[in-house]
Amino acid sequence: MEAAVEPGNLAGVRHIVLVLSGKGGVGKSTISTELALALRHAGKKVGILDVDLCGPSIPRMLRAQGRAVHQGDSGWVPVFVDREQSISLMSVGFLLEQPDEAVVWRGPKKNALIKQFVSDVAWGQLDYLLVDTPPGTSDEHMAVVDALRPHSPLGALVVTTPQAVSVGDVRRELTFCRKVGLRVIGLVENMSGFVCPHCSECTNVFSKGGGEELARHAGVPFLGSVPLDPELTRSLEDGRDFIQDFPDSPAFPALSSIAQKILSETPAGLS
Ligand SMILES: Nc1ncnc2c1ncn2[C@@H]1O[C@H](COP(=O)(O)OP(=O)(O)OP(=O)(O)O)[C@@H](O)[C@H]1O
Ligand code: SF4
Repeated sequence: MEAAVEPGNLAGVRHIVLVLSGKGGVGKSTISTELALALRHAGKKVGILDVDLCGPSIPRMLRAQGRAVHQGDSGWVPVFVDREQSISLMSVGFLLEQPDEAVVWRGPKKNALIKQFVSDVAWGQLDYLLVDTPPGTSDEHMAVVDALRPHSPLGALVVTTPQAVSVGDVRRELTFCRKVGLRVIGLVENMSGFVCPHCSECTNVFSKGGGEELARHAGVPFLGSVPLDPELTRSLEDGRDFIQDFPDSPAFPALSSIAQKILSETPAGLS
């Protein structure tokens, strides 16, 4: 097991939430981004650490692509994505020359970068630090968990889709959490049904409800189902604030309710 880093720059962080998924493309970065926005609208200060070295997409989703991070006196200074400076972001994407480039470093170099990300970013005071991890359960996940473990309370949010439940990816993710002693704050089922924009009828493109049943079976809280929502896709592509701009869209109530449940599962914020 790798040596843990000193608390230093994480000392002012109240809660750390690792966002995990069994496989890519299930909406982990989407959920991280929307939760950050929802928590911000609930008056919280939020940081996002994007260690998805395979495809760092959060800078694009928050319209922060191309922004520069620089070294301050106490470490890397994250990018503030809003005028009020309520959301700060550190992403491996800021260090790549081309925004769509994938990091192809081998294990030890990746793990060293992750450790540096955890120890060297000057987050200041935060209610929540959301950590967007790569898909699956790899050495990189162990590096993140080992580096963050001294900074409790640390918990995991597991994102899945109805199909992933049936192929067992999410079960492996829950087993990983159990093995490394990570508290599961809850499970979210994403892309769960399509709400027709004309008649609001919900069509379950894939089977629905598996996530909830799995959560019950695994003894972890089920936080909610987020439907496939074209307005959410568009808002992410344009880097807009979905929570502020689309309160009538199908995914809004689910995302707001998940944020509320996270707030009640992790009390004692800064504000
Ligand atoms: N509920 C949803 N409704 C509509 N579009 C969605 C929804 N969730 C995610 N998407 C879209 O699906 C795509 C994949 O989402 P995202 O990048 O968040 O997945 P991911 O799990 O982080 O992938 P990876 O781990 O491979 O980076 C994105 O284009 C996003 O806009
Ligand atoms: S759900 Fe109803 S309104 Fe929507 S496309 Fe189908 S038939 Fe038309």
